[in-house]
Amino acid sequence: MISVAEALDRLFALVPPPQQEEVPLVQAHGRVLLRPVTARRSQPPFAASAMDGFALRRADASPGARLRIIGESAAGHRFTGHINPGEATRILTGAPLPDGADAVVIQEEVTREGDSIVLSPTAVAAHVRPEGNDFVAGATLAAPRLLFPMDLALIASFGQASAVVARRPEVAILSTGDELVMPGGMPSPDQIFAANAFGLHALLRGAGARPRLLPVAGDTPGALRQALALAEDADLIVTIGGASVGDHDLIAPVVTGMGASLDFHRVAMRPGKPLLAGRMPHGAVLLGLPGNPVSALVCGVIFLLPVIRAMQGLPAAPAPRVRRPLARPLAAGGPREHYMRARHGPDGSVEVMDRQDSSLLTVLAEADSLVVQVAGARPLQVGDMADVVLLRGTT
Ligand SMILES: Nc1nc2c(c(=O)[nH]1)N[C@H]1C(S)=C(S)[C@@H](COP(=O)(O)OP(=O)(O)OC[C@H]3O[C@@H](n4cnc5c(N)ncnc54)[C@H](O)[C@@H]3O)O[C@H]1N2
Ligand code: MOO
Repeated sequence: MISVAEALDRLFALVPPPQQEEVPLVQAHGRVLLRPVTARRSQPPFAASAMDGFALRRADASPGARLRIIGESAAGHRFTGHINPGEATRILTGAPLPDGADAVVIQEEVTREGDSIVLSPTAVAAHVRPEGNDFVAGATLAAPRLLFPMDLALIASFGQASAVVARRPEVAILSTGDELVMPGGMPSPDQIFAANAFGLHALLRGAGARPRLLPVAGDTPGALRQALALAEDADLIVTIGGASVGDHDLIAPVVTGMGASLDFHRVAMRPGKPLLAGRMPHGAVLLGLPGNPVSALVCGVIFLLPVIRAMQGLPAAPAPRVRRPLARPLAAGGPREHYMRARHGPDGSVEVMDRQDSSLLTVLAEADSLVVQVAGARPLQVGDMADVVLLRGTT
């Protein structure tokens, strides 16, 4: 059995380089920028007023000074004349500073008298945003970069209407097992509802992929082959179940029979031991998840999400971790790296939940994190720090 870190490295090695497409900015949120974006001009493109008030020469701004108003500079409509000593213009926030002016006094600090203003004793001549204060023409936003809402505002401010991003990976999800019926369907007494694909679909969507659910395949080689044939165009095929050693666990023999090359099968982790990965003959990456619901979804967070990020050109990196104090003692680690369902308390410490069986979706849905315990770890006390993968707010 290989380690989690090695399995992840081997998966990253299967990932092909991302393909580019150009999308309008309103479609770019959550996509990975692949080509740096360049500012078409400086922002602001001129020295601009930061306040509503009066533009003047700083040398004229002595307390009680009287200045003659010779015009107005508004946002979008600059004053085209020149300000000479003893003169000022009305100026509004965002407007270009008139030639000759180098400062602004806010309107609260002047008294208007006909076509003149008189500066108050406390008037401050300032409030100018120099040309290029935010960025200068030619400034770049580097790639690769996952685009957040604030980035889109910045790219728009650069004057660019579109961005070159990674094509969304097409992911086919195949639930396998004679016991599975889709939610909403009518299970026989021996059947259960197919659950895992729905959590995985949402995880994939959140990470920028385009997932689709294939019809549930029964536990026969023919049914599996037929379902997998529907996914030949996918970049990634995720199978669920049938990965272990039981008589009906057919994924590995079926895909190798179809010409797939298996890269690994079984990982020293808990849950998730029967995980397998390889490449289908037509090029799709294959990730075979264990059927137990918690196993499938934990592998979704630990393997699938990092792979989807790498497929879009982001650096190949494991699921991010944080450090948290433990709310309860933790017994020594077993032979497999353990991803334990856990929950934050009000004091920010994490409590590993009592029931860790890999079939328990109620526990997983209550958990907000996974405490990671390496194989053979020493026991930990209350307050000791542990590695934690957050399950909420990141996907
Ligand atoms: N003798 C051994 N038995 C098992 C081993 C082992 O090493 N030796 N490993 C166990 C571990 S660990 C896991 S995890 C499971 C995984 O087995 P499979 O990947 O072959 O999964 P299935 O047998 O098909 O299903 C397991 C379990 O999960 C339910 N299931 C499957 N798919 C779904 C789905 N889409 N939605 C909801 N529930 C699903 C299925 O009904 C089973 O209850 O093997 C252990 N056995
Ligand atoms: O590894 Mo299994 O995924 O422990 O339940």
